[in-house]
Amino acid sequence: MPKFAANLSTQFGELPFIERFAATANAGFRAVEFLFPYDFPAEVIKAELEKHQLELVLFNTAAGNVQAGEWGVSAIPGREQEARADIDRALEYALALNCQQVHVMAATVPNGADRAAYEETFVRNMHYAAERFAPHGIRLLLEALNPVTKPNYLYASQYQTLAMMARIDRANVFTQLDLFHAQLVDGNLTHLIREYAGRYRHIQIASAPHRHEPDEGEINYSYLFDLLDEVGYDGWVGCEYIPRGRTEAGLGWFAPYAK
Ligand SMILES: O=C(O)C(=O)[C@@H](O)CO
Ligand SMILES: [Mg+2]
Repeated sequence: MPKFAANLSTQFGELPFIERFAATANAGFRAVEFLFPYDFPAEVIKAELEKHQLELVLFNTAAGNVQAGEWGVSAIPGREQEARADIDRALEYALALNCQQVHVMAATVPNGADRAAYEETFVRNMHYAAERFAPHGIRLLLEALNPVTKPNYLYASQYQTLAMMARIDRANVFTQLDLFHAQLVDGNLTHLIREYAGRYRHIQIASAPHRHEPDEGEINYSYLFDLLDEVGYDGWVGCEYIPRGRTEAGLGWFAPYAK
């Protein structure tokens, strides 16, 4: 049976961030993920995790200037110092919060920019990150984002992140298989789950095309949850969906899996 982590950036949005930990535990989750911890001192988040006996399973490196269209700086040529400072800061939080995985945000690539230079910059920064995180046994993840939700991100297809993972070629670098993005771009989710088991070390779910609870739309999640068991996936499944209404009202699908 898959292990589900609540996503505190998309679920429980009706509450202030810090109050979402209690709501998550009350709803029966044992783990959480979220976009960024950086607005809070690590001790504040750590206290919530401990108080509610929750494990933190994933967060991201910083996004850069989101208002200007950025979504990560690790692939931007000329921003290496900032990218590496973000990587170092993510490591500090991961250690303080005992988190075993960090998603390294690549970047959006402006139209007309030199794509090869972005890729080369990303590979170099990922080598730096892999070396920094390896002694602590923390995994680094790459995630493909569909171009409707996140236009111009460095990679949109699972096959691009798998190729990038191979190019980076470090033992602690894997992909993060977000099945919502994968369905919009690649389809054939059964093939992705079966064929690439072991290369993705984190899964995220949402319905497609509307990114709501995994109980509607074109993806048959109960089939995929069984398939994840069949291929021996033992990582976490992050609930990165936007609830249709209040979060708890949409948790019927989760009832059989609650702690
Ligand atoms: O957008 C997603 O999907 C994510 O998982 C974010 O954490 C990064 O874009
Ligand atoms: Mg995702």
